[in-house]
Amino acid sequence: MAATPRGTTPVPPDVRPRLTVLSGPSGVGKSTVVAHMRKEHPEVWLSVSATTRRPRPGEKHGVHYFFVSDEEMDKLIANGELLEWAEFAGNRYGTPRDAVLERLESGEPVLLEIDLQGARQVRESMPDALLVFLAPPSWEELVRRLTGRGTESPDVIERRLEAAKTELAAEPEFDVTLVNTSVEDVARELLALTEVV
Ligand SMILES: Nc1nc2c(ncn2[C@@H]2O[C@H](COP(=O)(O)OP(=O)(O)O)[C@@H](O)[C@H]2O)c(=O)[nH]1
Ligand SMILES: Nc1ncnc2c1ncn2[C@@H]1O[C@H](COP(=O)(O)OP(=O)(O)O)[C@@H](O)[C@H]1O
Repeated sequence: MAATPRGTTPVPPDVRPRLTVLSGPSGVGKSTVVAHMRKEHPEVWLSVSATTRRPRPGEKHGVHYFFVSDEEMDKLIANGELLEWAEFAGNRYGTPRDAVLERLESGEPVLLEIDLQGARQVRESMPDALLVFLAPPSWEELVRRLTGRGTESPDVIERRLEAAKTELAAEPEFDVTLVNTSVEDVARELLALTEVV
């Protein structure tokens, strides 16, 4: 049997990797779930978005986001370098197109963690993508998580909760809903969804 590089899992021949989009309101636990999944399955490639938002403490350029200026974001958009982009709570966010297409062509499962507007654009441009909605167990728990994370000011939290109402109402547009009660359970379910049998 051919040797498998350390840290990667062989993909069975009847399993085809695909593009999976994970969306859900700010604070629902998207980053937590994805980090948990990728710790054990680094073969699932997560797109690194460009954003005009300021880095939070501990966030690294090129790892969590490409932190860009307004002018740089203008150029990325004008040059058609983004697969999709959107303005969310006062900042712009976008997915670099070439990196995603290269990974899909090389046969790796690709995961995008993007907002509702971005998910809608991907549905249009890549209809084969699987759209997954991460929902909170309750509205109160969402508020608790977003507030408890302690990374945003009260007015930014307010803007994000306002956006969350629209996002929760759009849940039926998605192919699958996962309720984030247990990080471990959701990470396992999400991993299973990144591969098409
Ligand atoms: N459309 C789009 N949304 C993105 C992108 N990257 C991140 N987002 C979304 O932007 C929103 C805000 O992200 P962020 O400021 O990191 O806050 P957090 O998701 O609450 O940690 C979230 O819904 C992200 O999923 C992107 O490339 N495109
Ligand atoms: N299943 C869960 N149960 C309890 N707390 C959670 C759960 N998932 C995430 N959290 C917490 O909720 C907060 C927001 O999670 P985060 O991953 O930053 O959300 P998002 O990326 O969707 O904005 C964090 O403090 C995180 O530790």
